[in-house]
Amino acid sequence: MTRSSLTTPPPGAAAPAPPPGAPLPGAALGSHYGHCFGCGTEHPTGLHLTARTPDGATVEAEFTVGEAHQGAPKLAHGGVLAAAMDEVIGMSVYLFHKPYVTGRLETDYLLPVPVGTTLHLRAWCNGISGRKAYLEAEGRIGAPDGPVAVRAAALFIEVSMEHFAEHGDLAAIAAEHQDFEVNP
Ligand SMILES: CCCCCCCCCCCCCCCC(=O)SCCNC(=O)CCNC(=O)[C@H](O)C(C)(C)COP(=O)(O)OP(=O)(O)OC[C@H]1O[C@@H](n2cnc3c(N)ncnc32)[C@H](O)[C@@H]1OP(=O)(O)O
Repeated sequence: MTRSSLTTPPPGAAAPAPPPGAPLPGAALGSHYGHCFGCGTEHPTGLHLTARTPDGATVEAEFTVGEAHQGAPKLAHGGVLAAAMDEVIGMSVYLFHKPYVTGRLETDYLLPVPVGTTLHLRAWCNGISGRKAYLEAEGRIGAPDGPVAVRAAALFIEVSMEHFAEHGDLAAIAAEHQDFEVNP
């Protein structure tokens, strides 16, 4: 992965152990919001990612490129592929049970991805330092060990729940997340 210093964890930054109550290895993660473009089941043209964690620390998901996701004819749009990376990375940091948002997302495109392709996505955390989480993801064509089409490195920033209340609609998210501690 070609990455900048901004998405490279500083020396000593390590991924924390999953907190108590984190999804157990093998658990399905579900959608965090029905209208989310990445994972929402109610979004008409979204990515409809279905995700699970094999080990409580990383996330695996599949995304099948549809007609609504084209850039060039019959090929996935690069921005849509970046959105898939953003989403699966967001799910992996959400395993730590704290709210984070994307600060920076860097993407390498290695292969074109035709419509109809199922991309096998995987994301993991390389380290956390203060409010900053350093994360990585890859998308492989056709199978979990297929050729790598996309790689991404990201910096996510921990925010308070006020971030969603001030700028968005916290109640709408919270209604789907009764398990999430809004005032920890
Ligand atoms: C009920 C429960 C629901 C919970 C929720 C569920 C979610 C379940 C999973 C969701 C999965 C979604 C997957 C998609 C995730 C998105 O798409 S999130 C949407 C896209 N992102 C955004 O909208 C973020 C917009 N940006 C912002 O709001 C603000 O810039 C930020 C990122 C919060 C930072 O602002 P701030 O809090 O004032 O912090 P600030 O002091 O500026 O920065 C803190 C540190 O980060 C660094 N930093 C900040 N931005 C950057 C940057 N772009 N590049 C490099 N460094 C940066 C700063 O330099 C600073 O470093 P230090 O000085 O500490 O060394």
